[in-house]
Amino acid sequence: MAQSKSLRFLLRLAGKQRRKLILSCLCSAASAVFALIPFVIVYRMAEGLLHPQADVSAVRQLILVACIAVLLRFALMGASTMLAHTAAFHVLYDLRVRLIEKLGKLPLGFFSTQHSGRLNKVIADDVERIESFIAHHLPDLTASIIAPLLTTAYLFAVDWRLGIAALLPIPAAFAVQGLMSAHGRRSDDMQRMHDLSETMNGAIVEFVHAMPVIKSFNQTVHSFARYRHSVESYASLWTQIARKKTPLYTLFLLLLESGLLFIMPAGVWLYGQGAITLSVLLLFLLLGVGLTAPLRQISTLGHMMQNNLEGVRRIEAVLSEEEQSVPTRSEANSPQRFDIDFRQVRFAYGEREVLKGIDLTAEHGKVTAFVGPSGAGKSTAAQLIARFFDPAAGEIRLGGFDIRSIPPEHLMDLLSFVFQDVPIVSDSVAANLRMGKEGASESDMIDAAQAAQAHDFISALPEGYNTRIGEGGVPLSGGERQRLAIARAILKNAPVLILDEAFAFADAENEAKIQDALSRLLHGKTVVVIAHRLSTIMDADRIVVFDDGQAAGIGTHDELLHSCPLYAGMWQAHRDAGEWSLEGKEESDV
Ligand SMILES: Nc1ncnc2c1ncn2[C@@H]1O[C@H](COP(=O)(O)OP(=O)(O)OP(=O)(O)O)[C@@H](O)[C@H]1O
Repeated sequence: MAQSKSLRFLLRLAGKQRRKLILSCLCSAASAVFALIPFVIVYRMAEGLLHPQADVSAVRQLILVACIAVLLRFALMGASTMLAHTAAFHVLYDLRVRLIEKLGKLPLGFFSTQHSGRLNKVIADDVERIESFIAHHLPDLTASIIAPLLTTAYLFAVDWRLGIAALLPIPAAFAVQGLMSAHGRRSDDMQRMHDLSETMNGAIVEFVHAMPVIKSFNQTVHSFARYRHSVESYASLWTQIARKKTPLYTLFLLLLESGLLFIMPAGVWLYGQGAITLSVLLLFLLLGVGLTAPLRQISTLGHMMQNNLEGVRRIEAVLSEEEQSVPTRSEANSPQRFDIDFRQVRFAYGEREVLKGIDLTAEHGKVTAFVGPSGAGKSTAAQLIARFFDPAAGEIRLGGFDIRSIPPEHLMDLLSFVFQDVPIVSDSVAANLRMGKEGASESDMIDAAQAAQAHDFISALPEGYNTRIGEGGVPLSGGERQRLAIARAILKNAPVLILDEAFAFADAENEAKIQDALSRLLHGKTVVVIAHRLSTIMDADRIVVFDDGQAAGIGTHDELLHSCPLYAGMWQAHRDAGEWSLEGKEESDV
């Protein structure tokens, strides 16, 4: 059922290149016809030469025809391959564009929850498999069907008795093939294999990322359990599949190859009876044995097809992921003020509810801090403002508009965020900064970098702002990446700024400098800041204390010290941790 749906999808995709594909299949079929001609000519030559009055000039003509047939066969094969590849290229191009467009419409959170290996496999491997279906399997399948049909018809025309002998093993081979296909359809082996392949891809990505940890803890490769298990499970599934399939497949091959066992005795007997000539026997020995080779190819293609269709199912699954609503921009959904209101916001990752009815307001022009124990839901709440996900219930308003009614690109224009994980693209420092504001002038860029305390380290890089960073470029420390992200956010100058642990890597001196610069630059903006070091947010206009997905307290630092036991406890712990001693003078002034 799922397979026939995937097959329809695949044919719909291929259907857009119908003309080229039909032509490719026709060329492939014609090439199968020309492949038969040399055999017919060998038969005719044998007939001619074995005749008492052999006509050698006629044989010469036959040789010429055979040469032309071979040339035409390969020319047609080439044309078929070229047409099929061109069609496949267009189909793949369309599919890749559709996938990329689709990914662009999915919530940003989709990419964090997805197994990194899954998307990688779908976009790279599964799409690539469609190429082999269109470019190779379709034309090959045509030739594999036409060739035995044509050969059988010809052999029957020459001698129907030997024709039957040549075909004897085929029904039995087909019965075994049917058993194999039925087993393949019933079992979920292909699905399991793709699942394991995704897990393995994901584990490899994770393994590479975790390499520094593995090395620093002196762990061997084998200690990375997820990677090892996924590779082992994949290998073991393959072994299981091979074990299950090998006996039937061997029987299938045996039956296919057994044509000679029937042709030889029947042929020799008929020849002995004078019922056939030597050239007919020769023809059957040449063609009858090869008759079954295309059938083996059909069986291999059938197996590949099952594998491909499972990949197609996964492509379809990505294409049918639920998209976020995308309203078009109008006066009616362009906020002029930038207060953020959470109204009874609920959100769950799968079954697990992590925001349980949050009500809060981050006022325009004020700094609102989210604090609370690890896992309380602070980052999730901040990410919902940028529509990484949409709430399961309740709404988030920006300047009075439900953020779902604001076009995503406009919402992104209004927000700047610096999250814990700083994405860096493989390009120059300047290009990374200008992602904040396309076409920003050099002096604006340098001002932003200076405010974020990033200018000095950028200037010290081998080519300054033109130094390549990211994959394959100069490596940056965690603190440097974060300062770059802060500079990018400053350059963007959006009315709403969300900082999630943006100073986690900064030392006390740099943090104070960045905060000082930000407090000047952020005047009049709505700022949401998440920080574990309470000393960094104690001056916030409003502090929201998160506890297990709920707002356990809202107020200023002083108010919360009296009204929220959780906050008072956190503050006490923060002071006890001794971190406050760095800021001791300021804090004692509060
Ligand atoms: N992408 C995700 N998929 C599934 N669960 C997630 C995801 N992100 C976070 N969680 C879970 O949701 C809960 C809330 O996480 P969140 O990051 O919002 O908390 P937090 O208060 O910001 O924590 P921290 O201070 O440690 O960053 C946690 O239990 C976390 O494990």
